[in-house]
Amino acid sequence: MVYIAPSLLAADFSRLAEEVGRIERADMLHVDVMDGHFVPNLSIGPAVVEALRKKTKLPFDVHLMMEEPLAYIGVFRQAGADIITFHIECQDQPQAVIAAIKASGARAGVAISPKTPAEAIGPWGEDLSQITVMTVEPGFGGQSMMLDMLPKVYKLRARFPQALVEVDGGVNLETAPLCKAAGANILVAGTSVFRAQDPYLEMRCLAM
Ligand SMILES: O=C(CO)[C@H](O)[C@H](O)COP(=O)(O)O
Repeated sequence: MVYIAPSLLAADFSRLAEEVGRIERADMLHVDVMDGHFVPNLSIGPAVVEALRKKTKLPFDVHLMMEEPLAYIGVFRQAGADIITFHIECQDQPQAVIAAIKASGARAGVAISPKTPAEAIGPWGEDLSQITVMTVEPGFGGQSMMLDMLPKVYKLRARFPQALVEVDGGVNLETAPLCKAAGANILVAGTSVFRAQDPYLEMRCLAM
């Protein structure tokens, strides 16, 4: 069983509610939050999450690409986040962030950028619901998947069987089977789903 998480980053921002309606049959909505520091881009804030929360029942998988995730956990949870993921690269105290996410009532995830080895996730990884393996350099949608990240997926799946392993970046009909073979449980797909003529068909084919 694999879950499909369309990434809002690839949606038409001038009509977000309608775009979310097109992917209503997905398993969750992936929301990329970028701070212009951790990544060289700015994207979506809590006001957008709150507005979309009123338009859909899809679980919100909020990916914080930011240097200060602790400061924003409460605000994104209140806006409607169900899963909150932070980046291991900007945290000396990942346990504290995980505890804060759990205390907020959300499920906790960690994301790991391409240059960071799987081993950066210590024994505290056992407290995670989700691990996001970045298969592109974070910051922009529409990039090609770095296939050499797939062994990381395999390794993390084996090491943390309680967590769902998510792949993020460059997922399409060609790369999805490879991700699934490596053990991925969640496929984040922005461009391939939102730019498809029929997003529902695209999601079904990605999941097959
Ligand atoms: O996290 C991201 C970029 O940092 C995006 O979620 C990711 O790139 C998905 O977009 P696409 O499917 O277009 O590659």
